[in-house]
Amino acid sequence: MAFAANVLARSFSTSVGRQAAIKHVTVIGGGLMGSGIAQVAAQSGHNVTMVDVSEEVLKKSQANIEKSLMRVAKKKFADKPEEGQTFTKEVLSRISVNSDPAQAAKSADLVVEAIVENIDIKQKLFKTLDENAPQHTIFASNTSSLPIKDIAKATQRLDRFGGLHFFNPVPVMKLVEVIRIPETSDDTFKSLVAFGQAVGKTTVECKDTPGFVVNRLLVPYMAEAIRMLERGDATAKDIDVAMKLGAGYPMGPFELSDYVGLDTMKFILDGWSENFPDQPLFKSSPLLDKMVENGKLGMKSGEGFYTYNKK
Ligand SMILES: CCCCCCCCCCCCCC(=O)CC(=O)SCCNC(=O)CCNC(=O)[C@H](O)C(C)(C)COP(=O)(O)OP(=O)(O)OC[C@H]1O[C@@H](n2cnc3c(N)ncnc32)[C@H](O)[C@@H]1OP(=O)(O)O
Ligand SMILES: NC(=O)C1=CN([C@@H]2O[C@H](COP(=O)(O)OP(=O)(O)OC[C@H]3O[C@@H](n4cnc5c(N)ncnc54)[C@H](O)[C@@H]3O)[C@@H](O)[C@H]2O)C=CC1
Repeated sequence: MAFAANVLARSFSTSVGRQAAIKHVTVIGGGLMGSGIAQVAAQSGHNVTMVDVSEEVLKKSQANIEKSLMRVAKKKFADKPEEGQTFTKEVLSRISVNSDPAQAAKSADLVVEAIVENIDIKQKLFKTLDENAPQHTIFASNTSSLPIKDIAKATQRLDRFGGLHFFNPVPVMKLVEVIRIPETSDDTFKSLVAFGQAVGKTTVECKDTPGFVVNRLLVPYMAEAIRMLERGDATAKDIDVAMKLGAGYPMGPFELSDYVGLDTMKFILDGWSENFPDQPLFKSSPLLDKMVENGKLGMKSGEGFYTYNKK
């Protein structure tokens, strides 16, 4: 038995031997996804720097992380509330905030980018990160829909670049898609998979194809939902009820849109309409455009397809 355990331990250390140990994670973008990624990384013992251009966002995100940790602690330490409080404090103490990506990159073993879904802004950020991060630092993007290769080309480290696509809400959703481009080294890929597993997620390997796995199927479904609404086939409420009760989905497409953020949805749909110019399903949506123009961004702004109490 002891022999078998030793062999297992040795073969594990051999298989991960040349991978960089990821201890310090810098998460760029402190919004919906970045704050969730920062939380699960800190929860699993990593030191985390969370970066955003907006100090206000950073403050709000720290408060949201604390609330989310309290929900986790309530379950994890149901009978021991003091231990739950200690857990929350300890996790929070591992997260520091910064508004300067260049400075925050200097101490990172892994940078996970979760900023707005815009290729020019992402490329500009990665160029700066590449100029400032140590040689060994691995870069990953959490993009929903942009090709990883287009983001990576702003850097000189294609072998240390990949995609880590988390799902919203990050503390709850159990999947991470790990995306490799042809240049991603095996060591980098293994490090990204190991990181996904270390933060408690199941990982699946994806090629750098539009939408990877989940969004390749989810985007057409969501796009068809908005076309149904635009055609007046059914109300948003009825479509949501139908998909929840008829297909067993936890949220209907319009509840999910409000949850994801309508600005992010618009970025994704507009990107797909450029990628698939002959596909009418992905043409930009006048309804979505109007809602975003009017600041109706879903839960984060207090109004989208539904209205919410602003916290
Ligand atoms: C129509 C527009 C068309 C435009 C076209 C463009 C299309 C583009 C689409 C692509 C979008 C791409 C986004 C992306 O890249 C990928 C994604 O992330 S897709 C989103 C995936 N997520 C989902 O599908 C979420 C589905 N919803 C759910 O699973 C549940 O509703 C949810 C867990 C969110 C809430 O559950 P609910 O039961 O309703 O509420 P509770 O409050 O009771 O929570 C349940 C359970 O979970 C715990 N919990 C919830 N949130 C958190 C949190 N933030 N932190 C910690 N814990 C949390 C809560 O405590 C409960 O735990 P219990 O143990 O059950 O008490
Ligand atoms: N919302 C969702 O459900 C999901 C989104 N994604 C992807 O994750 C990324 C982030 O999405 P969200 O968190 O929803 O967006 P968000 O809008 O909540 O947060 C984005 C944050 O990035 C910040 N930011 C913008 N430019 C920056 C820069 N140059 N440097 C530092 N911070 C900057 C903004 O201030 C904002 O706080 C996008 O690529 C999106 O496609 C992936 C999975 C799910």
